[in-house]
Amino acid sequence: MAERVLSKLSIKYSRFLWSTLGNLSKRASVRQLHSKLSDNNPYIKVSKEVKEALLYRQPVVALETTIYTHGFPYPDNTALASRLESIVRTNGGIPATIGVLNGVARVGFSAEELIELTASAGRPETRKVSRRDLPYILGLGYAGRRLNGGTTIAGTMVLARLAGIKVFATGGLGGVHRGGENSMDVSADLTELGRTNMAVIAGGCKSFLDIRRTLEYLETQGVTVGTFSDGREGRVDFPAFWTRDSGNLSPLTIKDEEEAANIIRAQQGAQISSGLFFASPIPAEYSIAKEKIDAIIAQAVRDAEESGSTGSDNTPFILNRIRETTDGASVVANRALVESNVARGTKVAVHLAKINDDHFKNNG
Ligand SMILES: O=c1[nH]cc([C@@H]2O[C@H](COP(=O)(O)O)[C@@H](O)[C@H]2O)c(=O)[nH]1
Repeated sequence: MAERVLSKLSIKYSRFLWSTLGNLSKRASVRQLHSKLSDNNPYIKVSKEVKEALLYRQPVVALETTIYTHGFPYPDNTALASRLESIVRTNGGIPATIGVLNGVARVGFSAEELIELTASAGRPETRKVSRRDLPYILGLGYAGRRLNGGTTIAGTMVLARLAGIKVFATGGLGGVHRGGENSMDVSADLTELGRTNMAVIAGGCKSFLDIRRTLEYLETQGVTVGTFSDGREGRVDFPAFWTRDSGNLSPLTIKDEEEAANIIRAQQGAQISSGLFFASPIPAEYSIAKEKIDAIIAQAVRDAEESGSTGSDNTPFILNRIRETTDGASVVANRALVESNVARGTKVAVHLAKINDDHFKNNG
């Protein structure tokens, strides 16, 4: 009898010991990750809240900032930035807004810092920062020329990965521009998804891009692409931001947030280093009819061509034209979509944290 009790106790004790050791080693690895970045790194600052959330395996959701510096005007962008952070919190996550403030990359902003960044939107010295722009803006910052920058999906992914964040929610993905087969104007978002292990949840991409070629390019890059079915039967379209139907079938259909989290977990468990993209269609009540938005976009694309706007200026130019033509209706839909993506992305992150926790408890 005493033996049995002792043996039970020893099993319990060793489980406890292993799980404690496991937790400590996990924390140590996150600490190690941060030690490269935080105190000693003059280029990237991770906020205390985000660091602690990662340490305790809480569901952290990355948020980008090009949407504020080059998408929405001030002060609407400030309101949106704070609203998106509170949507993450009310859905059980910790927001990690990512961008460049005064020449230093930030993972996690305070409310005051967020106001400072969003208030600088539209100024020429406030940059749109993709992967290629990071060394430039951070190098100048270190040397004393302290610019602000809104990070694109690609730029945000680079910084989020360094901090150890796995889930990122935003509005719309960059893509292959129309005529991209000649101009080679392909967003660095797509190559970033090919090389960075992170799940991005967004509303697909706007149809002023070439969606068919964008999906081809993502396939070449080895990116897992799925679209939430939202109760629809069979295969669904990859969404075109303002409208649920793009005329292009999504490579995969995802049932719900839990299924998405299981796919992310498998990606991590199998150590596959490329990214995942989960498209979340615009809520039906905000969806603009495909024909209507197609005509508006066609005109905006013609205007962009005439004005000679290319490269990284192309997306902001077209978005601005669409806003003018729709009398702001596109902005209302845009906001509703981003909010719904962020809520959904947080639910994915919450499921992922739970799956990871269960896995950790069972396997140490
Ligand atoms: O519907 C949108 N698409 C894209 C963007 C932003 O533009 C970037 C892509 O720009 P480019 O095509 O220059 O890579 C995206 O990562 C995102 O930050 C946006 O604000 N809204």
